[in-house]
Amino acid sequence: MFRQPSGHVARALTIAGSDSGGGAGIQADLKTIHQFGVYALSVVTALTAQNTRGVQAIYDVSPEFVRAQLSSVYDDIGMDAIKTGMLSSTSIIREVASFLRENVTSPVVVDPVMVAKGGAPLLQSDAVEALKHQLLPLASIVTPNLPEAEVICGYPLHSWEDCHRAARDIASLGTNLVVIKGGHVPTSVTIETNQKSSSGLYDASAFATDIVYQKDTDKFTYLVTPRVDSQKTHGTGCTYSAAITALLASGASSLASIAGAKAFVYEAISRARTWDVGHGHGPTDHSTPIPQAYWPQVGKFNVYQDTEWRVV
Ligand SMILES: Nc1ncnc2c1ncn2[C@@H]1O[C@H](COP(=O)(O)OP(=O)(O)O)[C@@H](O)[C@H]1O
Ligand SMILES: Cc1ncc(COP(=O)(O)O)c(N)n1
Repeated sequence: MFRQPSGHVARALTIAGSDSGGGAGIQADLKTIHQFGVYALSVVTALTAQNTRGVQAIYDVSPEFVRAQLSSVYDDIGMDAIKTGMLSSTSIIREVASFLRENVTSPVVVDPVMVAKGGAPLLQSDAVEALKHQLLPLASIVTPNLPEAEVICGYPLHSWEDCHRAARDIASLGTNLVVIKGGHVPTSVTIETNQKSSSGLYDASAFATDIVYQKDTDKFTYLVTPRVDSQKTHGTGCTYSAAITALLASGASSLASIAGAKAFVYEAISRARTWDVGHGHGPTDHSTPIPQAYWPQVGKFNVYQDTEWRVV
């Protein structure tokens, strides 16, 4: 287990829903955090009967029992970083937010989970306001995918410029760092950039590009890997935010944590191409090794800072 400079074992808490299929939610988070050598704690907000084909049923845990779990882990064990995933309802968000506000000083990564890959809603539609105004102000890092960013902002994202505007708008709700994830590419767009090959053109559909916005510096950083041609992407967002949280708990900086997590999720998707778990959208491979280079430095992919990109 990874130890903090102070000598104690690094601890990360996930507050999320259970995925019986083991590829997303609490199960993905525990596997990922453990893989990073960090001690993993969990507070379950909802049970889903789920597999790689879809979500068959959802059963919410009561807000009181969510608080009881939070108190149990906080009072005895404590945590160096926290992530939230599926929170399901306004009342659970309120309970989690009030607990974090009253007790917690560790960094909080909010993955604003709304819809499963197969289309099942994982957040009730009337809970979006509570997410925006109660939880996001407590977040250090928020990691929406494109559809989630659209719901939070209330307008569609068609271009790079739209994503920049959305990142600034989401940051204005309270958090310093916004990561707009690039798993869902809206259209096949071509990007012109001064960072690319001789032609200067960059085919965005061939890459999975995450846009990181830092409010305190008003800077954008782009994390770019090749896009893996695979349907086995169930739980990618959960795995990504759990990896960020594990790295934060180990003492890495926010940007190094996001970059290390990006490298990990890319490898986890790549390795899963050759396995056969389930008959639908299979999970990623959480047993992906963590090369030393992932932490605390950036691994084998491209990071572009302060780059002018334009859709052409
Ligand atoms: N096919 C893919 N190839 C490479 N990276 C991917 C692919 N799909 C998703 N990712 C990456 O996985 C992470 C999670 O993104 P995304 O799938 O958009 O989240 P979510 O699961 O919340 O919808 C991001 O870093 C994204 O760039
Ligand atoms: C319990 C739970 N939490 C989150 C997700 C999102 O997963 P995905 O990354 O596939 O969108 C999920 N399918 N189930």
